[in-house]
Amino acid sequence: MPHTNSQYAKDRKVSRPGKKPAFLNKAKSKKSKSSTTASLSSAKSAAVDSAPLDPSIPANRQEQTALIRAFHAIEKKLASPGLTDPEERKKLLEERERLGGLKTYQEASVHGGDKSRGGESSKWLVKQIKELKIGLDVNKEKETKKVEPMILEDGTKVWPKVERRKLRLLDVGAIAGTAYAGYPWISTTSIDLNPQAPHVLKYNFFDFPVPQTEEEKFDIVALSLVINFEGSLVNRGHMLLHAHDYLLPNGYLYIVLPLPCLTNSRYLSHDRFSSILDSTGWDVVRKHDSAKLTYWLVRRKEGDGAKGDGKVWKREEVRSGIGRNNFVIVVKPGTEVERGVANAEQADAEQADAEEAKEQE
Ligand SMILES: C[S@@+](CC[C@H](N)C(=O)[O-])C[C@H]1O[C@@H](n2cnc3c(N)ncnc32)[C@H](O)[C@@H]1O
Repeated sequence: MPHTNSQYAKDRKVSRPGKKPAFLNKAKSKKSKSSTTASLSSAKSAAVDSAPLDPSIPANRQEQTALIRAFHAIEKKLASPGLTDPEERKKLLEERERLGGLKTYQEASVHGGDKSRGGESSKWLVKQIKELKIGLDVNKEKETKKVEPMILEDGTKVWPKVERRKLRLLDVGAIAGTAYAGYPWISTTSIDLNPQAPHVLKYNFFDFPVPQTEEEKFDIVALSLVINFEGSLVNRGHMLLHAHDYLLPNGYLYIVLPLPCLTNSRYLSHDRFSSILDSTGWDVVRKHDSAKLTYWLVRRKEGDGAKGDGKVWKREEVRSGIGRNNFVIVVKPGTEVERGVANAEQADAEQADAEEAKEQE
């Protein structure tokens, strides 16, 4: 199942023109919620025109933003338990197709990793891996083992080649699986709900087979801009718990979130996120905030805390005031993963608030 994707490094350079992702673009002027709605409805009205929109990513920044918002709105409605009318569902699916389908949305997200925002989120992780020498302990073990030469008839000694083990990384939400393509010493297994390249496996993280042996386990699980993509608030917490199953005892979880999820949420701050991580069995090793994103590298706790303390984390206000977003991670250990039951109304409001907060930054 694991594979390295270094052969895709070339494609990656070709397929990543210097475009900034719409969702990271700074708005020139402060936009009100009504203008947000206006751009959404203009994208939507374009969507219901009889002719399909060009499925390529729009060059214009405002159009990109409107497109991404329209996709978000449609996805949330489709996931709503309140959506029982088959006609309404059909209409939403048609709207999504006319906007170019999920593929177009993901292509827009793929462009999020380009040079204009300082490289993909993989860049920060790779720096930490090198500094912390992650994965090298396994190699060290091998290297200290006594290696005996084979002695040929003529007395020549032939030394066996000691293979260095590659660092094993599970990239969840990998889209086109390009993030770690430029690092041949990393063996990346890439999964996505909607893969955009043949080497990316089509899997929901929650259904991806759990490795049974140490050899199959990973050094790192990456959830870069995936937790905030998850519509179910409880599943966001489940992602933190579920990641343990794929990792070696000292394995790492890498999380990237849009910065406003922690700096401008009513329900989450850096401190509370740290506490949630601690409670779900993770020690924070490194963290960093860029202008738009927050990066966290956390390691599995040892001993009793290895899979968390079982505490429930509900929505609790950590800061008040207007102009906040509602991003939250709910943790309910021992409960089932939610399937297609996102609270669309809540998630819609949260999304709109988060978008607005991003634009105001
Ligand atoms: C915003 S993109 C992030 C892409 C990339 N990781 C990055 O950092 O730019 C989120 C991706 O996560 C995928 N995704 C969301 N939930 C997932 C899940 N439960 N299992 C697998 N992929 C998931 C989506 O399909 C989408 O392609």
